Amino acid sequence: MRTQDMNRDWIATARTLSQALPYLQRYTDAIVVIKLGGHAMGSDEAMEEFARDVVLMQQVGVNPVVVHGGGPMINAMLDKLGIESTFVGGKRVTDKPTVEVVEMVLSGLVNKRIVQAINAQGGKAVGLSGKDANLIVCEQTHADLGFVGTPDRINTAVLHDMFRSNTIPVIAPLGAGRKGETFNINGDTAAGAIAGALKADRLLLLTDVAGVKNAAGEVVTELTAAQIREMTAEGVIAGGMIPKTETALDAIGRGVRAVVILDGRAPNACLLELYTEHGAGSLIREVPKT
Ligand SMILES: Nc1ncnc2c1ncn2[C@@H]1O[C@H](COP(=O)(O)OP(=O)(O)O)[C@@H](O)[C@H]1O
Ligand SMILES: CC(=O)N[C@@H](CCC(=O)OP(=O)(O)O)C(=O)O
Repeated sequence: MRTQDMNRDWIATARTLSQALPYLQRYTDAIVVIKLGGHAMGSDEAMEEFARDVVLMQQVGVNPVVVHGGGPMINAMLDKLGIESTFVGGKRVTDKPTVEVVEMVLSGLVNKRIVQAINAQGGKAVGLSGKDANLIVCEQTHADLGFVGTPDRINTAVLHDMFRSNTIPVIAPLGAGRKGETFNINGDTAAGAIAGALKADRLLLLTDVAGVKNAAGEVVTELTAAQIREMTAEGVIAGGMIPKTETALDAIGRGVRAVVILDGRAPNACLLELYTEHGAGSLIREVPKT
């Protein structure tokens, strides 16, 4: 590269940083809940980049909370063990042996991979599941789904303590039942419940598609509740996208300012969304009352 071109690159970098000022100011002290889906967890390099973005967000004043999924990793382990599983409305029908595998994979392998990646970037991440400190107390969602839980109470105090000590919570979506059960929670549902209880400024749902697509396959950049209901009824929103859009509406109803469904595999997805004019994915927010 010629010296002049190199200078141009540095000038562009400085300009980008300078243009980020209003966004940096807007998100100072903001709570941003980031849900990292199993399909968005790629290579070690992609995980390193995700971790660097989370640490950077914290460095510039955000309180990030990471909630993860791990569906594909659970499937791989269930396959190895010869346990079959089925999904109803994007949720895994979970019997006793299955919930044991879910806990082992989510709280163990997946959670620690993310914790280690953040710590390697100079952050202070602590991994916990919804069972730790009764972070997520659940009710059974439906008898037909077995040990699948719907969050009922969130212990936000433990998260605020972590914010005060600059600790980044990394949360596996398992919940404590009132009778000592362990519940499997869909990762999106867990992230939405936490974001709602914290009245987060942003909930970012990172997945493996660019956003919510319409019947023509185009990403809809801004979605209303009515559009979501219609697209779900028509079957355009299906499978794993159902819990995401349900979560988005529920979180908005609980006081989250905005939810974005975006491609977690895209480079610097979170930074692009928070700190640039460009934004990313599909935005769902409360429609101001007229
Ligand atoms: N309307 C839609 N727009 C985009 N993706 C959709 C839509 N309907 C269903 N999907 C599916 O939802 C998937 C995302 O959900 P899921 O596989 O559970 O992701 P994650 O593991 O990231 O939580 C997409 O890969 C896509 O196959
Ligand atoms: C009840 C339920 O379906 N739980 C999910 C939890 C993991 C998850 O949600 O993973 P993704 O975010 O990668 O899809 C499951 O067992 O697969």
